[in-house]
Amino acid sequence: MTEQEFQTFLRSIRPADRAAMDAAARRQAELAKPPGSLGALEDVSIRLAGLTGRVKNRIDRCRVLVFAADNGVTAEGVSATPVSVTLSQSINMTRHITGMSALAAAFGDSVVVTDVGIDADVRCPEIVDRKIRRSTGDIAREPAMTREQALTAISVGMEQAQRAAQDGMQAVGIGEMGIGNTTTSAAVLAALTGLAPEELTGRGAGLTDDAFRKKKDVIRRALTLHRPDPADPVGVLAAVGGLDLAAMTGAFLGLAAAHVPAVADGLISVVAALCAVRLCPAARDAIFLSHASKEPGYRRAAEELGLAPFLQLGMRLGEGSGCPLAFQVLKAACAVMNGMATFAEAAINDDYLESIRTPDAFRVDTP
Ligand SMILES: Cc1cc2ncn([C@H]3O[C@H](COP(=O)(O)O)[C@@H](O)[C@H]3O)c2cc1C
Ligand SMILES: O=C(O)c1cccnc1
Repeated sequence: MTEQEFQTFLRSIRPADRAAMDAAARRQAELAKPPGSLGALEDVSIRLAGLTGRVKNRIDRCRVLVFAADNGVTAEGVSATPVSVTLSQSINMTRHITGMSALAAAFGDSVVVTDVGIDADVRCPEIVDRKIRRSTGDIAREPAMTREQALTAISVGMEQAQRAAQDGMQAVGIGEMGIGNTTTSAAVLAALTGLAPEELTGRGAGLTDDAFRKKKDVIRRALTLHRPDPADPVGVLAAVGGLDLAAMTGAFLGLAAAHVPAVADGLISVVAALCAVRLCPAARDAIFLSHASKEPGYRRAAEELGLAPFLQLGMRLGEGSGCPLAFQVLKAACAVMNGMATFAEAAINDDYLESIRTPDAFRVDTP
């Protein structure tokens, strides 16, 4: 994909349908419940309407897209996990035995694992082979990849998003597998926001105090070496990101273009979502945050997106593990919108209806 083709694609992404959102909000106000009492489920149903252009929606078919790649920065000792775990877990995902894929299987969601840069000869026919290179460069010493490779990875994500839409998926989660990718994610987040790496960096899949200090130092060195331009997310991904992050960014954009709800998982996924929104602000309308990862950068990335995660479960696994859970929340929002009676249908007393139309008479105080 050329730079120009990418720009044309970005311009084709349309924001949410405001008229459909207004109609959905009116319908929510008519449903037989105290106003606002279904909280985030109401907001979600309105956002889904904006995305599809329909007040009533269904979320029956869901998929998790996983992008797997290794990261050269692991040479700096920033991860306690051996690099080979990227390959083993990618294969395990296709067998439904990892955290994410066991959840996906339990809820009947499909999983598609795509290799964009695993540092191994992958001999697993269930893994989609789109390898761009084996691992990336060590960002503390060299760029992760060329700009062209970043664009290619983005186009792989777009392709998988488009395929999911063609397969009739009504919600798609974006996950990853890549040892060392909490380092690259924190580096990309620091580059995009200007926040200090110390504020954004966590222990990932687990680290000793010494290695944790080293991880923060490595991110600082990478940012000093490359000085990525925050106004150029593709350049940021190429300099200090990863092939997984770039492909995930493309997937968020592709789903926004196809008007399919795109569900972010933990730190890595939410940083990719932020890259997508920096490239195309309209993409935000398609993004839903599944859960609040314990990684410290997560909260800052969610704040930058101006979106709140559905769930607080203390999770910090990655893989896309929050997505099957979030699909249930999307389904719940649809069930409310599609199944609840209106006040008129429920024959609710007229005096009550009058009281909820008088704002002061019906205020709920939050502590
Ligand atoms: C057994 C195992 C399974 C995983 N599944 C996801 N991750 C998570 O950990 C990695 C990022 O953490 P770090 O940056 O510290 O390497 C990613 O692959 C992420 O998906 C795992 C990590 C491990 C050890
Ligand atoms: O939040 C995540 O996605 C995460 C956290 C730790 C390790 N791997 C992933």
